[in-house]
Amino acid sequence: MHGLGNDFVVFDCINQNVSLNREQIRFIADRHFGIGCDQILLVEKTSTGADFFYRIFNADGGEVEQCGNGARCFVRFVHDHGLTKKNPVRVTTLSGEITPVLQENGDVMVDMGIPLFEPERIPFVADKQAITYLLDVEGKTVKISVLSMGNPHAVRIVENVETAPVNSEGAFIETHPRFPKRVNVGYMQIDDRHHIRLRVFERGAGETLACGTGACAAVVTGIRQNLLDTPVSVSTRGGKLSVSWDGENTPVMMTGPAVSVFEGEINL
Ligand SMILES: N[C@@H](CCC[C@H](N)C(=O)O)C(=O)O
Repeated sequence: MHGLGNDFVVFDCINQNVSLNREQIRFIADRHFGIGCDQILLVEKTSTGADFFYRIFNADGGEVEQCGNGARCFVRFVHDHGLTKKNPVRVTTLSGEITPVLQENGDVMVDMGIPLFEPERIPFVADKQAITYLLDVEGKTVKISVLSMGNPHAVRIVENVETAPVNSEGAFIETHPRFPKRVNVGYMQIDDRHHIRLRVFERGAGETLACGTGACAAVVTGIRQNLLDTPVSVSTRGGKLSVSWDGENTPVMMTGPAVSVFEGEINL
């Protein structure tokens, strides 16, 4: 499946027993020797009171807390496979519960929860909470915003997203010692108060064609700095998402497509 080209291998772990080790995850995600994807999603039962639990693994094998494009694909998957007729669907991830809604036009709207800014909750090493921080990156200082959308994000505003150092600097920031759990790194170009362009170097996957939580993090960053107004259209290399946020202590709403490409079996 994919959400704007951010691609997933999704497993039904309700009708079959699936347990994958790190090596198998990396093999499935390998674009040359396996199937190829940015993330692997496992759709499971839950006893938390939600309808499902879904687990998210990056291509490098690491399990992570949240995935925006994955959340949209998840709801399409459970509907297309007859696993539920409910709409909205309550689903728990490692970062808590979210509620994707399948819309009549096929797009999915997801309440992605309330963004967190306290450095220790991201986690990010800082003396005190601020709107922006200065980070030492390979001998220069860059200005970033940091926040959690369930998973950690750093967002940098750039003049031109096409020439931004996404793969070089992004890889460096991903493993910067001030991010103890590593970080997803977004580069945002602001076109006007309702339009941005975004590229994201994802933790554990490298640059992807789109990142849903990255889009939410960028929009929140722009609104907090009074550079954007809700709703915001986010153009990624894989297509467009719509993100809205009404400010502190309110949830971020993200709307976009979710597409199934093919189904199959793999011998592990
Ligand atoms: N592609 C995702 C985010 C997947 C997880 C991320 N790489 C992380 O490590 O937190 C999205 O659409 O949000």
